[in-house]
Amino acid sequence: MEANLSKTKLKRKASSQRGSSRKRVKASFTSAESLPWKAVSKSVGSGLEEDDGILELEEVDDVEVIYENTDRGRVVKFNVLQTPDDESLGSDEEPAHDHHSPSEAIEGNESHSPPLCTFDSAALLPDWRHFTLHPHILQVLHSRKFISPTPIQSKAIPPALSGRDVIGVAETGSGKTLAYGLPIIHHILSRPRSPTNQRELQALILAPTRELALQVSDHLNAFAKVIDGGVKNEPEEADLTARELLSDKPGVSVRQHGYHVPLVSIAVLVGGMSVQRQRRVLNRSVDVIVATPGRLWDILEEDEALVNQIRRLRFLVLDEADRMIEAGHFEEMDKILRLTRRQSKRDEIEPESGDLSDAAGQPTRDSMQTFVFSATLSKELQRNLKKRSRHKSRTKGDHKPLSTIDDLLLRLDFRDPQPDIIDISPSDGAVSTLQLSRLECLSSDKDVYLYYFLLRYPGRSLVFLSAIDGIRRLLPLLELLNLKAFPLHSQLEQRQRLKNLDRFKSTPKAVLLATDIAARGLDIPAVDHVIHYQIPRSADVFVHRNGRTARAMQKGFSLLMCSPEERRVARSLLAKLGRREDDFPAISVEMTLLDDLKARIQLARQIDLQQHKVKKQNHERHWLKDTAEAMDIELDPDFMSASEDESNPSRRQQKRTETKTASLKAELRELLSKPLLARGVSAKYITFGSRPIADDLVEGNVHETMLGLKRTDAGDDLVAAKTKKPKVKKGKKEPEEWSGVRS
Ligand SMILES: Nc1ncnc2c1ncn2[C@@H]1O[C@H](COP(=O)(O)OP(=O)(O)OP(=O)(O)O)[C@@H](O)[C@H]1O
Repeated sequence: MEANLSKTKLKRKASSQRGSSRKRVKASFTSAESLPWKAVSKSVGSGLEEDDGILELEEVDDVEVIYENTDRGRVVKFNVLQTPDDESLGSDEEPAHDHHSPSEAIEGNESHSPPLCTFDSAALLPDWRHFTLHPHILQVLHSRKFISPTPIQSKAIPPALSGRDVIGVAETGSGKTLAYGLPIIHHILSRPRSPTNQRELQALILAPTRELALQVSDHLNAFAKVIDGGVKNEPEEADLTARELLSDKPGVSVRQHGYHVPLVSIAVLVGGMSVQRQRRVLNRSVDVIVATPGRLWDILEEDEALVNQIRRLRFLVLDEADRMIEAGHFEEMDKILRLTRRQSKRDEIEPESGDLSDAAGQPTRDSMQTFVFSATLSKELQRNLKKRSRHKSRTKGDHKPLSTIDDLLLRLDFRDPQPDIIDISPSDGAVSTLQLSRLECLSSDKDVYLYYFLLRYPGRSLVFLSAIDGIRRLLPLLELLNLKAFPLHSQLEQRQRLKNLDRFKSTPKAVLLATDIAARGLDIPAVDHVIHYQIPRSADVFVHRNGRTARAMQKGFSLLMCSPEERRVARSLLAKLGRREDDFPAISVEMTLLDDLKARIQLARQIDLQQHKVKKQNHERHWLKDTAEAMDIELDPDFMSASEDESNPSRRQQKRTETKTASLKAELRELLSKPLLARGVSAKYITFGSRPIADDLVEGNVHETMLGLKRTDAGDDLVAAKTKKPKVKKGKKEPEEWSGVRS
């Protein structure tokens, strides 16, 4: 504690030295302990008067902290500088040192240095020490307990730091964001800062969906802010996080608590947020833009200055590159990528209009690094990308309209003749900590089986459906059945989408009903189960959907629900993944419970139908009234009172519907309050307290919603798959494979 406090003090004093770079070095030390510390009295009112574990407080002034790269790795040195008193003794000599860290020395100028710290990376983060990352990054890694780099980070960071282009393919949840993000942050922290303090755009990160873009910026923002000490300033708009940008009064709460000017300023440009606000953020200048192509192009069309900045980018990143096409961003992507290409006589793709040089006649930067990352990028495409970067001669096909991700990526202008391709993705796309499984049932029974699964294995479950209609149908059913369910699809407003994601993230036993908008990149902590309510339309989508669970070496479970009609598609999916049916063991189901569950589902459906009717009737009445008001027409008072009149047939009908709904709800409540009893369990045991239920209840062994069944993980209830189907003689009908739930 003592040392910590002392070092914080040292840090503050050291950073305050930045303005006095003309002081001379009086003495150098290799350990903070050897510095001339002075005891400080604990001032009254500081809250430190009582001896609550703090023995002594010390401080040291006029110390400069220097990092040096040596054979032994990065070492820290402490220079004690001349004090004003010393200086009064007279000396006009040049200082012995600048205030440059080794990384600054590389750039040869003053950098955006964060507050200097005594962070000992060799001791605290031995696995990161070979990366020569900026000390501030190491400090954040340590504070986040990212003790070791993930395999993709180990492989991608060194070439990225050394200026290479990188194509990184690694399984979902393996830390790809920081694999490309840390080299970018390192570069920005280490580069010279403009004398006017104006930031110059360094990196553009393109992501296919709004949620992913917001998440990437959140991830990187953790490394962009001063984490300890430092001067507090008014908030910079460019540093507001995505969520603050969305709030009604952005920044207000932040201002109240004081704020740090960010070391790296990151702006998010995505649809569904105010364009004006995003433009204002850009006007204040930023280091990094994270954007979806659609919104970025909208802004670029009216912002020549930004166009010029994009032409001089230092880093271009395509995250989840292969998804851009699916997300319908093809055209915008192509236009944006054109801006990042070099202008040269040999350049095979002409700009759509005009000259590629900017207003100042500055050419496109040749030093741009390109990073392309995804969990799924075919081997063939990787080979082609490499070939293409070597042979940039004009080919006939280049002017054809783009149609596939391959076309698009092949038009990237890698500056590196040999981009480093790092593919450490498992060949079948499966993450080692992920348990795959399947459940075969009739389409009409999927709701019951899903409900069974959610009750039997409570946890955070992400259910993928292929259409929004399915979500709209299932959501009220699950809500009526008292499950915490949230929807996520493209027809929800952006604000609502983020709110639902946040709710799902913060509720341990919740269900997110999502379309494939949520399949890629979303990093939701601790998703226990991914359920494919319908077969995904491609092997890649399957891999990415599954990637929402089993992240960062955590366990995860994936259930593929398959109806007879989907079987053919399922087979081809397995073939594409190079998997066999045995890799997908069936999940065993306690059949005796299904009838009870079906009764609940049917009641919930009836209630939903009735509620829908009431809503529709109300809507019609209000519509007529609102339309009449809007058109300044007076409705016949008799008509109005008739619609409220209890004897009016339509009003009576509505009353009947409401009464029926109330009674169905009461019935459902009654059903939901009854315990579900597994086979061989008698209800009397529960009330009479005899074995096995009572004892088990006491021991907490009985599943909370299904008595007689112990709580298990879904992965414990798998049965090996049937590998061979019985042969069926010609002319004979194939035996029924799915009998479904009895109605
Ligand atoms: N070195 C590390 N040590 C521990 N956790 C890490 C490390 N690097 C990243 N993480 C965490 O791992 C999780 C997954 O990271 P990230 O979202 O970057 O994965 P991804 O490979 O981009 O996944 P996807 O392909 O699904 O987009 C995040 O919560 C991140 O904070």
